Amino acid sequence: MIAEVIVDVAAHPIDRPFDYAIPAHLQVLIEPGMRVKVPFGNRKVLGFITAIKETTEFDPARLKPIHELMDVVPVLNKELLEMARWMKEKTVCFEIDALQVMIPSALRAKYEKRFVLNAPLEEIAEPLRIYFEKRPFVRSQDAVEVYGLLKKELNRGTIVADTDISQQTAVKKVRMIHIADSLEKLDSIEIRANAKQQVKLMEYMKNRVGQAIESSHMQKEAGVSLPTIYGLVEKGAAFIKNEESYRDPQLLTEIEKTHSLLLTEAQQVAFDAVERSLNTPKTFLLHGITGSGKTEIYLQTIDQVLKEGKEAIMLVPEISLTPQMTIRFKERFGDLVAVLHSGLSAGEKYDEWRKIQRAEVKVVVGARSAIFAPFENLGLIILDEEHESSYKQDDSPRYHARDVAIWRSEQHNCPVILGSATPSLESYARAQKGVYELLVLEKRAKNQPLPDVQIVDMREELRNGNRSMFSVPLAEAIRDRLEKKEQVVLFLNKRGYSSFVLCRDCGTVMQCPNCDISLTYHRSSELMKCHYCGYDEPVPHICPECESEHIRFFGTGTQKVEEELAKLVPEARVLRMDVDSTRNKGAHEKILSAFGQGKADILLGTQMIAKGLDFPNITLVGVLSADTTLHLPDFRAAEKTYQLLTQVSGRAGRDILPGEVYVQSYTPEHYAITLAKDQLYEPFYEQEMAMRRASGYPPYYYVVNIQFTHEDLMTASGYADQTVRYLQSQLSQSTIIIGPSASLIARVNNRYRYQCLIKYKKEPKLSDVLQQLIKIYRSEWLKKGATLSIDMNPTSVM
Ligand SMILES: Nc1ncnc2c1ncn2[C@@H]1O[C@H](COP(=O)(O)OP(=O)(O)OP(=O)(O)O)[C@@H](O)[C@H]1O
Ligand SMILES: [Zn+2]
Repeated sequence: MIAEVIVDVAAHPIDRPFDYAIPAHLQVLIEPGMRVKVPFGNRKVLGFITAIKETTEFDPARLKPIHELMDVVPVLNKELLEMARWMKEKTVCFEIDALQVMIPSALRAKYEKRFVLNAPLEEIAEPLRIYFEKRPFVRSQDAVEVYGLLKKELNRGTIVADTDISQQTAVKKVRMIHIADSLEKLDSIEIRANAKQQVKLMEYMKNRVGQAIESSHMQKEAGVSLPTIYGLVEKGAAFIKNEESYRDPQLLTEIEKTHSLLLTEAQQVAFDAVERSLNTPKTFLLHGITGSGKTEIYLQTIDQVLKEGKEAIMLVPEISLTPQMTIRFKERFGDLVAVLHSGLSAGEKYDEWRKIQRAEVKVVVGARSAIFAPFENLGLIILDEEHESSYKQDDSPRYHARDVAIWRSEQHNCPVILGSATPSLESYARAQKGVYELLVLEKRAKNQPLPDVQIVDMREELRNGNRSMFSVPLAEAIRDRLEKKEQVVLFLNKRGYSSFVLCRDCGTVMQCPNCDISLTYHRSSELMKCHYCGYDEPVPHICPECESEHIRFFGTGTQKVEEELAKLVPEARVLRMDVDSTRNKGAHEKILSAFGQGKADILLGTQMIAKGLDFPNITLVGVLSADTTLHLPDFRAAEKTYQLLTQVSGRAGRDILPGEVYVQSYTPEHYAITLAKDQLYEPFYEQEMAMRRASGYPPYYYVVNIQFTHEDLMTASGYADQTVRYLQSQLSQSTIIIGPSASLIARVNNRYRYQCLIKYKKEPKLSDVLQQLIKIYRSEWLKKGATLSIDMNPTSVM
């Protein structure tokens, strides 16, 4: 028998499975979807079995055998194996990348360099022999002191260098103490009266006859040490067994079971539509304004799916949303929920994944990659905030979770719900065309009015002599809420905008020496840092160019706002939520739950706080600067700004208390801002579609972004040039090719970046042409130090 194996080798010009012989002892065990260790060149690498067959086009006698089987149960089922081939086509990635992204990182291979015996042990020099006596290999990191000797043996050929998969088990084992199952047995054990600890433990055990208790729990509960437990084990009071266990990502909040709410009329209409199609591969776009009760619809449709004995995937955009969402799901479905997001450790993720694989849970709530949950019997897939760009992975495989969801819905004959208050233009256009079914929630669930949004013209403020980052009306509103003991959310639109250092005499801005981008000032560490390559240096006190002392910070970071806020309202309790304050595990959740419990008056944050917050006491939202996303050189700039403003505004007045929003802007007349004021999605959609049509961008055209990087500027631009010419010769007349041009950030980590853009409506040859391009790259340009990335339907083209 022969196995087709996709190997974990990055830089091979050909992307196809390799044939390996299956050794006799593995023949009954082996199945497609299992991981194997296989020889490849002088290395041993991880591979995925994609098929098992009887014949091969190669000489069967010369096939290398599979070295080792790494799974007893396949980690990928038939559906996922097929999906990998589909993803390879669709996103122009390597099949191995697609396979790897579907499994938890704990199951991906980690490699180590080692030296392996290649001759009888006696031929090895004496001091080295003891290393090889224990194991047939020596890890290079374990052999630093004998490196010289190893080198000599290597030259003699008695040992060879090798790369192998390091054996790590991701399964957590715990020590379980199984207490004897009869009281008589325990009674018969003799303990000296002065062995106080043992007496105490025996008392404890007698109250728990026949139970199995984790040793650390037992130590804590009984108040004894491990040797005491061992002592009684020796006497036969219990036995020890190491057992597999799940890590338990603790939630800070108490989970109390909740029940379905009585749906509003509009919710009911949407619910019924989905329920009718529960066994149909159909995509719904649920367009519901903020606070309209979309989540309740998710919960109830999932409940319906569970009643039919099927499973559901609930995707949410990113970790900020997950704690609150998770809690709402756990409250409804209890232990049937697994959670997968980037805030978990690799081990925790692996545990959640196994619960799914073993069908111990029925619902997964998670970020993008949860779309690969290995459920066998899917009944529903939901993407909340479907317009979010985090659903698109920005390195290979560059898949969009929405596409994967729709693909899976076809395999499982189940519906997909895309939910959003501000759908992406692509999705809304599809709903207009009838490709998706549109469901609408026009009112808030508790009938609360939408918050009253005021746009503040910051140019006017400046003319009136207000140089602070808080406009007069916003500052007044903040003071007012503090008096009323209501809560405030302040949002700093930070993308592409951060604190930099500028010399007021010569105009020098501190730049990263490796990248074409300015350095960002970090107050906590007093360092200037590059957000692209990680370079840092101390904050200068005089200008490095002209030695002037008039060098100072510009721009507005959250820390700066916090300082200003302290001047404005010194009595206010402020919580800050940004990349810096949420670096530690569980920090998001801590900040949010503190705010929810009223432990602060003001929550100040970046993009992270724009979505999902549902706290009744928030009655004021301030957007400090609406413009920063608006002026990015990207076709989605207006769309992003509209979405962001709508989302943040939606945090106010979600309960009984009415909400008010102030949006500060230097371009208050822009349609993305004026239309977000009253959440007028339709008019925004119309106007933005007209812009897209005029400029030839999605959804009117499809876009592919191709980027080259190289240490040498001319080489990078040369490859991009060649590519453009190649594309022009191959693709149809109606297709537009833009570029090559330097990327917005033209140099990162000392590598120059060039890109070109393909815009097309119909291009049947595209896939073949791009595959051909990859082949050229892999066989020629890669060796010369270039990187190539192809991004189909990019979320941005910067
Ligand atoms: N049928 C209902 N009856 C009473 N309250 C409801 C109902 N549906 C939802 N709610 C409540 O209304 C509030 C808003 O609902 P939910 O969070 O589901 O809205 P959403 O559309 O998901 O919001 P967003 O997109 O703004 O995050 C919540 O506090 C929720 O408990
Ligand atoms: Zn840099």
